[in-house]
Amino acid sequence: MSENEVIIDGSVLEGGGQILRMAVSLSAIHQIPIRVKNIRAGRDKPGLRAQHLKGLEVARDLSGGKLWGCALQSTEVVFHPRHLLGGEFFADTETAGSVSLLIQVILPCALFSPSEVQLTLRGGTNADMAPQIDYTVTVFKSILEKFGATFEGCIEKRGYFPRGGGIVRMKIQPVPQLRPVSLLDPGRVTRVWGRAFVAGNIHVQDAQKMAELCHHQIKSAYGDIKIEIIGYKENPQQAVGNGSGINLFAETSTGNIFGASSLGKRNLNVQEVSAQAVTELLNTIRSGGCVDNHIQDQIIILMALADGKSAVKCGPLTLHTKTAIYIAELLTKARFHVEECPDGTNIISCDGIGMKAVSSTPMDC
Ligand SMILES: Nc1ncnc2c1ncn2[C@@H]1O[C@H](COP(=O)(O)OP(=O)(O)OP(=O)(O)O)[C@@H](O)[C@H]1O
Repeated sequence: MSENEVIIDGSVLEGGGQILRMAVSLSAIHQIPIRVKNIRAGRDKPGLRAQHLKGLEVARDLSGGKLWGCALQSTEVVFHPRHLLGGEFFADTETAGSVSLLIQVILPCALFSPSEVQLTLRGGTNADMAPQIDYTVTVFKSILEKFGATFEGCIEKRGYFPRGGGIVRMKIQPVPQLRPVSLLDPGRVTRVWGRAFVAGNIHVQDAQKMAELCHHQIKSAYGDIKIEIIGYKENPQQAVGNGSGINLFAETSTGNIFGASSLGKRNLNVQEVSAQAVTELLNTIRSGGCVDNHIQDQIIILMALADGKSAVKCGPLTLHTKTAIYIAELLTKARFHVEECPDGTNIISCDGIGMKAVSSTPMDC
């Protein structure tokens, strides 16, 4: 064991893969050697799954680093990063392991690389317990842009449980620094849009029905706003396997974008799938925050790295968010503060560390 390795306990709080992803990203950005123990101890099947393993391998390559213990089901890994690099990287989860979760570990590193990072990622694009790729390229991208960064993302093929096989290409331009954000005014909802999809052997009528149901339920709640929800079948050339689901988005008068989604499952009918997505969206809007429950944890790393004080109003803190704050404070000097407001919202604020991109790759010693 290296003397300066930081030990991270993967069983704390949420005890999921997010601890590993965030730890690895921050380790690569700060060149801190880490040892992550008890990986995903809070999950039914602990240890590394395909998505975690492939994400780690790209982080290793992107940081010219070394990795030990990186095997399926492994509960302990050691990661010694070196210098961040630009260039082309590829990962294939070979399952429905989520492409969006690969992006979660790679993108923060790429923002601080010395040159553009191009990614080709294969796996599940619309997988359970993870952001659907539509969410990543809409909600996450819009938040990232508030921090002054962006990416180009192209969904070439969709992939679903269990086969995966989706393909997403991305280009990420590094930024000199991330700027802090102040998201304190939720505004009022001005428009809702979304897509209900089916692929493979599922009939297009199911998608149309889900779109109609979502439209109707949102119209009952917010009659006077623009609502545009389409139901469609994915082109067979651009989708592997069978899948169905919904992605809904709402935009507010202050430029906040919320996402909500659901996926079709064998024991759920179209009414239930639609109701899940609509309920999630309406609950988010009613929570009075400027971000939805999922972006809440995904912006913590950006707040920690930004140059100055960020403040974000949100609903009740999720366990994922508490976990993200714990890891950010463990591996950076950023400090978070959560203020509970009388209306039930919370304001998360953070003095970010002002991380700077590497201007060029240092010479090897
Ligand atoms: N429906 C969703 N929409 C957007 N983001 C989501 C959604 N579901 C989960 N996420 C995000 O995906 C991430 C999942 O983190 P988690 O630690 O649970 O993953 P994991 O441990 O790798 O997976 P597992 O649950 O198999 O252990 C979190 O950032 C969470 O906010």
